[in-house]
Amino acid sequence: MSEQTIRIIIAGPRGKMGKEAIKMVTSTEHFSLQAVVDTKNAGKKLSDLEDQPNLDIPVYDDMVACVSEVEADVLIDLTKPDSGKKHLQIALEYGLRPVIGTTGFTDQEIADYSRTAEEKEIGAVIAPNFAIGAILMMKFSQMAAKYMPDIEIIEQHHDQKLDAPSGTAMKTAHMIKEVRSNKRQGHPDETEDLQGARGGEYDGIRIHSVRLPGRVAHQEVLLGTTGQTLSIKHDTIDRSAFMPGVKMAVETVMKLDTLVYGLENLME
Ligand SMILES: NC(=O)c1ccc[n+]([C@@H]2O[C@H](COP(=O)([O-])OP(=O)(O)OC[C@H]3O[C@@H](n4cnc5c(N)ncnc54)[C@H](O)[C@@H]3O)[C@@H](O)[C@H]2O)c1
Ligand SMILES: O=C(O)C1=N[C@H](C(=O)O)CCC1
Repeated sequence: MSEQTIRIIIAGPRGKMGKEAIKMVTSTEHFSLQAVVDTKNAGKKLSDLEDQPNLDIPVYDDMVACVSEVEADVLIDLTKPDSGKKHLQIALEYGLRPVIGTTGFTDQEIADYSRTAEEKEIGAVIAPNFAIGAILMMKFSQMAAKYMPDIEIIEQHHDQKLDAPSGTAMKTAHMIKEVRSNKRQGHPDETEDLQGARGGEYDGIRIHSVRLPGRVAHQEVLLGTTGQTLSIKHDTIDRSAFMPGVKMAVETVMKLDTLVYGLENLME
């Protein structure tokens, strides 16, 4: 029996991730790209945009107009923090299942959107990182944190990234918080003579964000205890690494009736 076709809208088609997602969706047999939502180019076709396949797919510059006119099952959002939140809300209101790769969500926002998805009994995924290696890095860090609770996270990204810390660093800290009691790290009398020198603090964990041209997405979790340290590190060197995770999230969101935060919750 052939798989049911999943009809998809992508927001952010001219972006680094949006371009990869268009390639993945249009080359997946049971996915159908129905429309894209951009910040401009309304009324044009996907084929009118630079570096895009020669496809007669409509371009919108307004999410409400798009979801009102186009029949779709899933919205993939790869835009920027403020738009990602707006698009997630619109998708839930209009009965589309959102798969949100856009980062920059606070704990409170995730809790609020989860409640909305639950009330509406609609599947949704917020995935701060779609790369399988990154998910494993987070899971391994969570395992290790139980035994080595002194932890610092160093994440590195390209210098066009808008949000800090990264969604992955925050997700890692959330996962560690599940297994580790709040712990103040470092010397009780330590001072910060240069503001920010000790990084951001979440539940006692220090998070340091590096932004440099030439980087893609990287994270190292450092755990220390008497006489030893453990480093758990992941490097993304090409954005194609994210696409199997996006594909899996699109397929799985069709079977959900609530919001799932993090791809690790969809993996067996
Ligand atoms: N979850 C993951 O695995 C993962 C991986 C990489 C990037 N990201 C996140 O995905 C987002 C996009 O990353 P990127 O590297 O592609 O960024 P990018 O800057 O290359 O692309 C973002 C695109 O979104 C467009 N955009 C902005 N506002 C929009 C709106 N309101 N409607 C439609 N389009 C809009 C911009 O014009 C741009 O083309 C970021 O939040 C980033 O942190 C997540
Ligand atoms: O390029 C980005 O921006 C990325 N953001 C994610 C994050 O904030 O964790 C994941 C990897 C790439």
